[in-house]
Amino acid sequence: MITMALSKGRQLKDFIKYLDEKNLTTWSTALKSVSRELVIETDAIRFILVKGEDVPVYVEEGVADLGITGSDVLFEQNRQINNLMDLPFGYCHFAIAAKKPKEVYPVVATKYINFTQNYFDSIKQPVKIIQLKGSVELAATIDMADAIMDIVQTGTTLKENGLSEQVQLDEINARLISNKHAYFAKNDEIQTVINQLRMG
Ligand SMILES: Nc1ncnc2c1ncn2[C@@H]1O[C@H](COP(=O)(O)OP(=O)(O)OP(=O)(O)O)[C@@H](O)[C@H]1O
Ligand SMILES: O=P(O)(O)OC[C@H]1O[C@H](OP(=O)(O)OP(=O)(O)O)[C@H](O)[C@@H]1O
Repeated sequence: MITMALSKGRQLKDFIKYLDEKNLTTWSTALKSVSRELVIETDAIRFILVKGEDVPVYVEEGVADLGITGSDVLFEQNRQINNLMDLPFGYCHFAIAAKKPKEVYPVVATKYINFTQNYFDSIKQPVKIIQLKGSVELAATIDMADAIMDIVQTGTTLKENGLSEQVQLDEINARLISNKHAYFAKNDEIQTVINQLRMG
């Protein structure tokens, strides 16, 4: 039996849609029936439902053999896991956004403090980072920060809050990851899951 960690939010909906497209209906039906339970047992996979940014934690610890999370989370955390496969959903990108373009952005609000620090180090600009957990746009809208570092998909959230993209950075999409030890110890089962996810 394989244990796979999934995030509970928008990525779960995208994953269910993907499973339906691949006719993997045993798994999609089981996931569609979820209300508040956090463990869902199916024929070959036990799914556990966690917060997106916690998916790599469960996988690195080895209580989940596999996991699906956004590459933004992997950029931020630098975990000891295997990155196995790109999945064709969860497309968005990192961006710096502000009310207006400026020469420098000395104060930046973000959920992604490591990614942001690495970026400003790479361009050799000092930065004060304010860490937030969500609604990051607000920080620039009400001038707590000069800019935000966040993920952008349609750009609607930026537009509706009077911000625009100033610097477009790395592309993001969903990834299948595995525990390093499980990748060898359960390689046959993991390859079977990968093949099913690829071909349906
Ligand atoms: N606007 C967006 N468009 C596309 N993908 C996004 C967007 N916002 C976030 N994502 C991707 O989805 C991931 C978050 O997935 P999800 O919403 O399932 O996580 P969660 O933390 O479990 O959710 P919740 O916050 O609702 O509990 C992010 O890490 C990113 O890769
Ligand atoms: O470009 P858009 O299509 O508007 O999407 C981008 C928004 O989506 C994410 O927020 P999320 O919905 O996860 O809410 P959050 O503010 O709680 O992080 C992200 O942090 C942006 O706010």
